[in-house]
Amino acid sequence: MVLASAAPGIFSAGLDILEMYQSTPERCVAFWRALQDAWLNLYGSRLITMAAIEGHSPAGGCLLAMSCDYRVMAEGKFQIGLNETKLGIVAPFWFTDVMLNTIGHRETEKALQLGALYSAQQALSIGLVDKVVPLAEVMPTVEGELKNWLQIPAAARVITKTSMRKAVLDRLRSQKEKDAQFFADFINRDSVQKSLGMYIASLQKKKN
Ligand SMILES: CCCCC/C=C\CCCC/C=C/C(=O)SCCNC(=O)CCNC(=O)[C@H](O)C(C)(C)COP(=O)(O)OP(=O)(O)OC[C@H]1O[C@@H](n2cnc3c(N)ncnc32)[C@H](O)[C@@H]1OP(=O)(O)O
Repeated sequence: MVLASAAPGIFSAGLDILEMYQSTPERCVAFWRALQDAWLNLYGSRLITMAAIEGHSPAGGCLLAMSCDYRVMAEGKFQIGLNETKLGIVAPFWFTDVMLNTIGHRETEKALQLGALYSAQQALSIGLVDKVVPLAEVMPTVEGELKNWLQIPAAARVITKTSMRKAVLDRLRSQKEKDAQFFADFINRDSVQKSLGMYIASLQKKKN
């Protein structure tokens, strides 16, 4: 399975910030449950999963990419990373766990505290992506890599993937409702809503 985007220049802009702003607790819980289930399915997928990152990939977009087995990113102006702290929010533990599994403890600690967004070359240097190529070569590179992975006996690959990812998946599975409730409570704090409001305004201002 290849994750790619139809939006030029944006692999994924992350979670819909407007869903987290001035929403109701019930809607926030439903929103979070949908995200949890999508991620559990992706990270726990038995399929070979590859990200064709042909544009920006902040926050939830970075989570999607990191949750794949292999990442190819376009060189140039695009950025990738978990930038939550810059929005005044905090990357949930399962976002953090996936990043830890991808780039290790030291790089994750720096990346998360700073809310760092990396260029493709920087992402390559810390192991956040596996390959950087010109934009037009992203999809052909992914397809070529996929052919390599498809040559591995499927049962052996799936058992290996499942065992490598089980602890992280089980950690969320065991506390889904608590995590959803925590998200709804956290996101509706006055200080967090204020930060999100300012961030949304800054996105709109950038456009004008
Ligand atoms: C203690 C533990 C606590 C646990 C739980 C607590 C907290 C929860 C944490 C939740 C985790 C959050 C994850 C996320 O994914 S948050 C979203 C982060 N995303 C971003 O920061 C990206 C913001 N967008 C951009 O930087 C840029 O839009 C861009 C993706 C680089 C693309 O730039 P460009 O091509 O120049 O497009 P525009 O900026 O003009 O954007 C076009 C329109 O799209 C709107 N937009 C963009 N991103 C989002 C988004 N994520 N959500 C909603 N809307 C978005 C943008 O405002 C423009 O709208 P307009 O056309 O109506 O003006």
